[in-house]
Amino acid sequence: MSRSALAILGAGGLLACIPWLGVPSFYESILYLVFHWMVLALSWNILSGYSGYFSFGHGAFFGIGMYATAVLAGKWNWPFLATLPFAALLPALLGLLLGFVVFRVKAVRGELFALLTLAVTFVVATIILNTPIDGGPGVYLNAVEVPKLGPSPASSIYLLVLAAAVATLLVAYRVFASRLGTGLFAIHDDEDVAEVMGVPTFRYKLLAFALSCALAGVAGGIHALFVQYVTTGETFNITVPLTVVLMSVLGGTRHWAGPAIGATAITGLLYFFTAGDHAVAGRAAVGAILVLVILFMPEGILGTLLRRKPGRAARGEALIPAANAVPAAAAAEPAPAAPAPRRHPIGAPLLEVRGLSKSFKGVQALDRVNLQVRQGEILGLLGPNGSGKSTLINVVSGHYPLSAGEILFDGRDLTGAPAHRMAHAGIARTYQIPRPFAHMTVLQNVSMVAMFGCASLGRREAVREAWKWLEFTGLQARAHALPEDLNLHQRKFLELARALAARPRLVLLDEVLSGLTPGEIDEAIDLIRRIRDQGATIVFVEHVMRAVMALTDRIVVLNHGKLIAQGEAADVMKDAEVVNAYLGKPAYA
Ligand SMILES: Nc1ncnc2c1ncn2[C@@H]1O[C@H](COP(=O)(O)OP(=O)(O)OP(=O)(O)O)[C@@H](O)[C@H]1O
Repeated sequence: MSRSALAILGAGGLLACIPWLGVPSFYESILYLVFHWMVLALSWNILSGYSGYFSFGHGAFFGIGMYATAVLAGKWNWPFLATLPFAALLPALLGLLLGFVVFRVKAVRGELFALLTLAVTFVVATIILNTPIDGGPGVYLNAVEVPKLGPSPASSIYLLVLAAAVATLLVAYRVFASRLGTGLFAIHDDEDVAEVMGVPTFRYKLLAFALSCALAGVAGGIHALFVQYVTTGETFNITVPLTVVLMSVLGGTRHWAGPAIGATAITGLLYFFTAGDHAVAGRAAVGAILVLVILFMPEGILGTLLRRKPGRAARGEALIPAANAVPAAAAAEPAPAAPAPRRHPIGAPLLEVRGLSKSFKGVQALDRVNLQVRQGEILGLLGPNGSGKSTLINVVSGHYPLSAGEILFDGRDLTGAPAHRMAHAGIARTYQIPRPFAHMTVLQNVSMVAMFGCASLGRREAVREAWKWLEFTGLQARAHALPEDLNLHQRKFLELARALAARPRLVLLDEVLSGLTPGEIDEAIDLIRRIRDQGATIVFVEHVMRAVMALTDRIVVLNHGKLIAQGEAADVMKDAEVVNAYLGKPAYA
């Protein structure tokens, strides 16, 4: 068991002793509120903080949990503890249903998702209010027997919420430190790229949403017992979503413990500033403090503290915890094979596209392209601007769905497969304009691809693999930098390192040389040659002719989305149609 999990359990054990220490029950009530908000904020953060899908519907899921317990225990006389599984299950099912529809639609990201989840809260409230679930007068729970966990009913409810807080902290930590957490953080930074790098984004978002809703429902179930009287007006108002967002942002959404710190701080502040005779002034003071903290600590309290701390956490390394353990081991590992005098024989077709078409609202970017890429070859993909080269890479890597045609990879039909399946099958790519995950370090960017790509490595192994490719691309000194601190050359090489760390069978390189200086181009040509010499199959989109001539085995030329020529470079360059459409004058004749 990890140190964090032990610390959570240890703290939970100590706090569980409070009811037997003779502390006035008033303090138990305050602690109840701290842990109640902790469960809500932590559960919200699992989807919204980690993946960036800000939900304003947490009140709905919390409220469904509340009403599940209120109806089952208050109206139907079920024992309280028997209601809790339903308080978790019902909101989780609603979350799954909602996610199943919404997470498929690209347009519903960002603020639209927030508004949609807020709307769900009002729909749920209206249904509950106008059906026998509530019907108007609210539901009483004063006859419900409180399970005897502590010396008094109040202390038993305190112990219940403490158990829920400990469980939620453990879940938040486990998700954070798992593949699921890494995938969610990648979704947060760039969902489309995450999918192309092998993250099953739809499944991960659904899982995170269901977990988040279930935990909110448990908090609702316990809260119904605490308040003893449940009404729709008190339950489904904007307070819950606003408070949990504020708590999580204040504590720090990019760390599993951030929302717990935010919940403790805000509940504590509200109590100390509003308990006396000047409640209104106190609330204003709390508001002012929150505004100041958020202005000066945009990463939240925990995010700011960790960044100030030298070492691993400061570099955000907590996202991939094993990372720091590895440099020494990686240094001991041999770098990928040095340039060998080529070559692996060119083999059978690895990729075959048949009749591939892609249109964008009237623009025919690809028009019935037929193409084969053979095992071990470098295929140059050429053509004038706008001829469809990047679109071909985008379609073959699953970044865009195709409009018509077939994609066969190593004999498997991948037509219409989601991008993460393309990645698992062994297709990796770079982006013409680098698209690194902005909040991950260079090392994390590369190791997450080793985890999710074709290699599908475990966390430690993935970090070792990442060091290997950082060394290969000369980026090891920048391993702990954020992508924004790299120059274009380094960002392009980061794209390469990422693609290679997937251990792909086919690498699609989209203009890796564009924007580089002549010296950097020479370096990149050498690098690609070394990749080829290891037996990789490469499709290489490039305008830099000396690189095309130096590296490619065959070339294919596109024009207006159509394949107009293919063959050995020297022959194709003399083709009249290619000269006319692309070169303007014969080249390399
Ligand atoms: N997402 C998109 N939406 C609409 N049109 C697009 C989109 N992506 C590409 N296109 C259009 O498809 C055609 C092919 O574009 P593509 O980027 O594939 O060309 P390219 O050969 O890679 O060009 P370049 O060498 O300039 O990168 C262009 O007309 C382009 O405007």
